[in-house]
Amino acid sequence: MEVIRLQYPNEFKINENENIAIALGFFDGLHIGHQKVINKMIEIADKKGLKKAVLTFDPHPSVVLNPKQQRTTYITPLPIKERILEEYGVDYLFVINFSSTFAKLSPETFVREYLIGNNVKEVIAGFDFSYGSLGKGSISTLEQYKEFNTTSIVKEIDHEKKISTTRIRKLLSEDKLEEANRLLGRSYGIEGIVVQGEKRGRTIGFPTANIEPSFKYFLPSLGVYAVTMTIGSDPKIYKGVASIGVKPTFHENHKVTIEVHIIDYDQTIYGETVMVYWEHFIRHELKFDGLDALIEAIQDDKNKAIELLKDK
Ligand SMILES: Cc1cc2nc3c(=O)[nH]c(=O)nc-3n(C[C@H](O)[C@H](O)[C@H](O)COP(=O)(O)O)c2cc1C
Ligand SMILES: Nc1ncnc2c1ncn2[C@@H]1O[C@H](COP(=O)(O)OP(=O)(O)OP(=O)(O)O)[C@@H](O)[C@H]1O
Repeated sequence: MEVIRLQYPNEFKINENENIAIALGFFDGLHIGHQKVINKMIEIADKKGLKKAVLTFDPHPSVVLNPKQQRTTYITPLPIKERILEEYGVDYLFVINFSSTFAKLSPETFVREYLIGNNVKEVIAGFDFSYGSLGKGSISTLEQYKEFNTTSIVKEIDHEKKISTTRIRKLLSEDKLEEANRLLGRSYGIEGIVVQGEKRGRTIGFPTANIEPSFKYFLPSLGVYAVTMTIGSDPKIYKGVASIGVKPTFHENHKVTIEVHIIDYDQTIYGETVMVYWEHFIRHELKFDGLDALIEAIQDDKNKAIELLKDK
């Protein structure tokens, strides 16, 4: 897959012999709704012999359009989005820099510069896709162009409500991890590097790998989770019990840290890149009255994680 970063004005020119089918949207999370849009693009491209493309933006449009509610964390940060789309067999990922100048473009200019100008013959987007200044462009404005066909994807719902990135973020922040995973169509994964912690874990009988996320991820709510994990390029899936928290038992104002106690594992893995898959929420983070109570709670968490992960 070729990743092509675009600006406004657009200076990129696609090879003139290549015609393109393109899926449009931000696609954070690549959830089940997004998967419908991308799979339809792939189906149409295969049928018509076109190149497969996805057009997304960076950063999230809210950074420019809604400064009070900027979205600066992601479920699938751009490098992860690239990885997943590559696995889908996408040929081109266009990433438009969402600048204030770009945000002011009329819907007509957007279509001319980035779609017609790039030999797009098939456009695929969800029913509620909007584009151009003030979001005035929509599926029905796209349908007016003769240069390409437009296919609209019907609303993918779950319990009568649209599946959306916003909804998944809300679920993750409300301890509803399993529901978020269901809407994602996979377990939420966070990639990070193992860094040095306070080294207390080992002394209390639960050594932990402290994970520094590699990108700006949206974190699930503070608490304890059953997780699975891969280490480096080793395909083995490890099981663990993880905490996302500020360690209130020991600190007043600590930054949020992620730590994983890997079950039946005793190796030093500082500096390794790991992928932590968040499988089940176990409990909220608590301030314990001393070490013994904390140790007892972590032992109980570990037992729960082993039980929850027994089929993994
Ligand atoms: C499964 C698990 C649950 C935890 N729960 C809590 C908790 O509820 N409250 C708390 O203050 N710390 C909690 N911790 C964090 C411990 O305080 C932390 O692992 C210990 O202080 C070691 O930290 P270190 O690895 O930075 O040395 C938890 C850790 C794990 C692995
Ligand atoms: N549930 C869904 N069913 C069908 N199409 C969808 C669905 N969710 C998103 N899409 C489409 O996928 C593309 C990417 O959408 P977008 O990135 O806005 O996702 P979203 O989940 O709606 O995000 P947000 O919650 O941030 O609005 C758009 O074309 C959009 O219309």
